[in-house]
This record gives sequence, structure tokens and C-alpha cells, in this order.
Amino acid sequence: MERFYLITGHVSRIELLVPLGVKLVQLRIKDQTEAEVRRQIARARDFCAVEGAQLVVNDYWKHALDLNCSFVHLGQEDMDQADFAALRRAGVRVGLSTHDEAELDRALSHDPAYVALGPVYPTLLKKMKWGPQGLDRVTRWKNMAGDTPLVAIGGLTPERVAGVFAAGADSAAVVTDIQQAQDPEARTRHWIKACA
Ligand SMILES: Cc1ncc(COP(=O)(O)OP(=O)(O)O)c(N)n1
Ligand SMILES: Cc1ncsc1CCOP(=O)(O)O
Ligand SMILES: [Mg+2]
Repeated sequence: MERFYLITGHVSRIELLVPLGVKLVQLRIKDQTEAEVRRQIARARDFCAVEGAQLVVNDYWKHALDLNCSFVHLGQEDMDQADFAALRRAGVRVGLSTHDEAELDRALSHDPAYVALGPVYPTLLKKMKWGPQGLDRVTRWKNMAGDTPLVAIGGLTPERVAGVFAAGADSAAVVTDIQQAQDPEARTRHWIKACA
């Protein structure tokens, strides 16, 4: 699995940052109309295909199916509504969020492309009911997930990625550190080097 996993809130960010060498990118759109969501997913799909990057569509699994996307990310609440059989029939890979052991068991029962654990460190992105999980928990998750790749997420920075990889994560995902960087392109290059 790719070690650097970029998560962005708008397709324009994908167009800016993927050409720097990002190979795995999630489009995580919140609070937009359905029409705007579809427009961005289609644009991101076409752009990533040309760039040779893997697009992951967050939340909108129905649009991903309609628009022939190949990878979605779902949280635990998203999973309640999702048609896993339809996704499997269409060959769409699925990454799943987990925060505790019951959620990990549930996620693994769907044979996901990866499981994500977070927040590993405190995150500014959104209010979550889960506190920071810490690096020991990353190691524990890796042991329980077996062959399923593990994505670490939450409060990550280039300075912290060596620690999460050493603890057992296969991939490090980031939103805020790049979204809020003064120079997102320079920060993305920094991340790519740190994850190499
Ligand atoms: C790689 C990755 N891990 C976790 C999440 C969070 O998904 P979810 O819990 O559904 O929360 P939202 O991102 O939808 O707010 C993710 N998107 N990607
Ligand atoms: C959506 C989400 N799920 C677990 S942590 C998190 C926040 C994203 O991380 P960051 O702290 O990089 O914004
Ligand atoms: Mg979600």
C-alpha cells in the first residue's frame, strides 16, 4: 500500500498536489450539493486517471458506483447505509474507519482494502468522541488486522510519520497539516520525502 495518503476537501487541491507525486488521494467533500459532489468526483476521477494516482471517494459510495470510481472510504455510520455486495460486484475497493476493537472486528468482516485507525494524535479537523489513540494502539491494530493494510490518521505531520510506520502502520493519512499549510505544495513535497 502507498505510504503517503493525502486527503483533500476539493478537487482543485487534487489538481494542485497530485502532480507533485501523490499516488493515493482521497476526495473528502463535506457540505456541498449533490450536483457539486458529482461534478467534483467526476473531475477528480478523470484527473487521477491521467496522473496515474488512485482516487478514493469518501462517503459518497453511490456516486462512486455511478461514476465508475474504483475505491471508496467509509466510516462506521457510512457503513450502516452502504451496499457492500453492490460495491464488491462492481470491483470497488473499500477502506474503513475504526476506533475501537468492536469497530475493527466489524470492519474486518467486510474484507476491506485497508482499515484506518484514528485519531492517532489530537486532530483539529473535527470534534470526535475518540481521544488520541497513541502509537501502542497502532501496533495493536497492526497485530489484529493481520494482512489487511493499516492506515494511521489524525494529527499526523512529517515529523510524526517515522513513529507511526515504526509502530506498524502501512500508510499515513493527512488532512490538516497540508490543508492549513502556508505553502501546501512545499508541505506535500516534505510529506512525500518523509514517507519515502
Ligand atoms: C483514511 C481515512 N480514515 C478515516 C476517515 C474518516 O472517515 P469517517 O469516520 O467517515 O469521517 P469523515 O471523514 O467522513 O468525516 C477518512 N475519511 N479517511
Ligand atoms: C477524519 C478523521 N478520522 C480520524 S482522525 C481524522 C482527522 C483527520 O486527520 P488530520 O488531523 O490530519 O486532519
Ligand atoms: Mg465518512
